[in-house]
Amino acid sequence: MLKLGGSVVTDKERPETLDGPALERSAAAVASALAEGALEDGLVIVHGGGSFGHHHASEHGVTTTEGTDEIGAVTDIHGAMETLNRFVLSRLHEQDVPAVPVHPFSTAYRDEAGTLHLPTGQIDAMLEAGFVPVLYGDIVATAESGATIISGDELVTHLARALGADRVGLCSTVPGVLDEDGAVVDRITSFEDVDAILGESEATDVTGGMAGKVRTLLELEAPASIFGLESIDSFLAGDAVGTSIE
Ligand SMILES: Nc1ncnc2c1ncn2[C@@H]1O[C@H](COP(=O)(O)OP(=O)(O)OP(=O)(O)O)[C@@H](O)[C@H]1O
Ligand SMILES: C=C(C)CCOP(=O)(O)O
Repeated sequence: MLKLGGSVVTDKERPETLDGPALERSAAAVASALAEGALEDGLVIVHGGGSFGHHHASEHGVTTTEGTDEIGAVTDIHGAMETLNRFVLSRLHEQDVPAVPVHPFSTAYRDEAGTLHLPTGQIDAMLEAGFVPVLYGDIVATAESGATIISGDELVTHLARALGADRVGLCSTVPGVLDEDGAVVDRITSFEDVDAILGESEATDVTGGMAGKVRTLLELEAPASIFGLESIDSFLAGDAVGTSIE
């Protein structure tokens, strides 16, 4: 599983603005890894919302817990994420990566307890066919709340469990989780280890930023890491990179 953070693929400070060079760098790294046979068991990509999803979600006051039943909010948020997904797919196709879209708004929902339901049989079939499924943080119908945001990080955790992922990597704009001196923390085994150093995202973010990431990944059985774009080739090659969350 590879998550491309929204802060990587977009300029999170400017609404609906891609970070073209970072997106191309990410696509090239995936293409190289596929060509070198480093991903024989398959690859699932999830990308974040960046300045597409977070911008519109913030404008409409929608978060992972604050829902909406306004069709304008749903179409603005999902529409922006579909647009970003098309840009991500096109960059992957330019590198001959057989990427295919899986749209969370149409395939997932939350129940009354807020539990995410997302079938993965179609993803298994896509992987068997040699495709690279690409999902993304989105808005999903939510029992008794209209629709709420699903973060890419939550999707990664759900999919890693359902698909039995060997490894999970979250690529962001920082080289890992940083301590108070700005050094990369090698390993995190409990949230209390780093609670004090986890701040907010620098830009608009409605899904919990780095603290949300660490909390989500700690729930995983599979080995997970948070790393910067400069380490994406090493992660895809199977090397230890950035901060390991265990
Ligand atoms: N201790 C920390 N170490 C590293 N980054 C931190 C820390 N505390 C807060 N941050 C912030 O968290 C940000 C990364 O979280 P963010 O959610 O923005 O990433 P992302 O996954 O790329 O975005 P998105 O949620 O849109 O996919 C960093 O850019 C940094 O500003
Ligand atoms: C805000 C939206 C729609 C997506 C949030 O996903 P994330 O950027 O992975 O947290």
